[in-house]
Amino acid sequence: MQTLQNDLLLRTARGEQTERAPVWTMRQAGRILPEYRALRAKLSGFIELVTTPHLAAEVTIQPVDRLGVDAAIIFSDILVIPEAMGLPYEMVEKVGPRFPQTIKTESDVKKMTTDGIEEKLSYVMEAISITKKELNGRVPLIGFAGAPFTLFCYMIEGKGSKTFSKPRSLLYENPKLAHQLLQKITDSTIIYLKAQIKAGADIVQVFDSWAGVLGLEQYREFSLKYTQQIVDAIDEVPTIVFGKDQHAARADFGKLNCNVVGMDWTMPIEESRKLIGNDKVLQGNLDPCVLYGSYDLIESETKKMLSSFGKGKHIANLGHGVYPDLDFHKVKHFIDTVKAWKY
Ligand SMILES: Cc1c2[nH]c(c1CCC(=O)O)Cc1[nH]c(c(CCC(=O)O)c1C)Cc1[nH]c(c(CCC(=O)O)c1C)Cc1[nH]c(c(C)c1CCC(=O)O)C2
Repeated sequence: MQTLQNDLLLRTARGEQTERAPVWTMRQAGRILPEYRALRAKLSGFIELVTTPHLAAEVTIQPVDRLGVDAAIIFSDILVIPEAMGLPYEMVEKVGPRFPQTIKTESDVKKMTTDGIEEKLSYVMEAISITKKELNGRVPLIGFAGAPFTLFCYMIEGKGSKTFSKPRSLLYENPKLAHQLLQKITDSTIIYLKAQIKAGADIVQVFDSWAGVLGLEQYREFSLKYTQQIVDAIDEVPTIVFGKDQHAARADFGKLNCNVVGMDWTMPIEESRKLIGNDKVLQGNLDPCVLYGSYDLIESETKKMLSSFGKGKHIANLGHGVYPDLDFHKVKHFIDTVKAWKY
């Protein structure tokens, strides 16, 4: 195994006391960097970039060079799992993901397969191996997957939505079918994350981006139960669980078998620490909109956040991904502020 020159993220994630909070930003690869846009413009689309390992590796490393983050996150998408299970996606320019077919019936769920996941997603594992080689130990590499419930939302709705009424209706109309699909997604995700780890991922994050559309009871039954299976299955590397907008389940996140709990900016820091408990490392949670403000504002809000979390058991991040129209200089200012902060 390669030794890392900067293993701050991994030490912090394991709960060790470190010299400062590590910092990275969700969705740091792609979106904001001019060199990403230049490369992207030469290609047929997003999917070509995701499925071409040396290009995915190049884009993964760009924010390490340009922003000085303490970790890289592999350039891919959460939707590669539905595709490998038999439900292909498209990425519509300026609109987002679309599934030409969606899951409606029992026979649709039957058609979803957990076979050959590792082979079908070998392009991701290859991108991870190339990235690890090219990073040459500069920073750790984060692997990731969507939480089963978030993928379930896309597979049934077929696209992004404010309400996700189709997947949420199915939870009431046919909970048994919902559970069958969620279990298949979970099984595929465990295989996939283990393959990412084998290929070189040093830590993995589970993104439950649509966690907030469910009430607590349903969240426990249709999401947490499956995320729990995933984190229980992974003991090779530290794990991060990010359930966006899911305030009611914060105490539950504290009991999950993961190392790190992600927080969005709507979750008050002191209150969340009390609910989640002292065992977990917390990740987050600056409002990405702070980065539209002045350099002074970015600095003062970042310092306020750091002092609220306090020293130790904190990975600095935004409360969600960087927005595409943010100026990367300002994102860098956030990162520089974290790196210079003295407790
Ligand atoms: C919900 C979700 C998706 N994908 C992802 C999530 C969970 C995180 C979150 O909540 O933001 C995760 C994701 N998607 C992408 C990454 C790459 C690594 C990173 O920098 O974090 C990661 C971690 C690349 C991408 N995924 C996508 C792009 C933009 C595509 C392009 O360049 O045209 C990138 C860089 C496309 C995508 N993919 C998805 C959407 C809704 C969209 C369209 C809008 C957008 O997010 O830009 C689904």
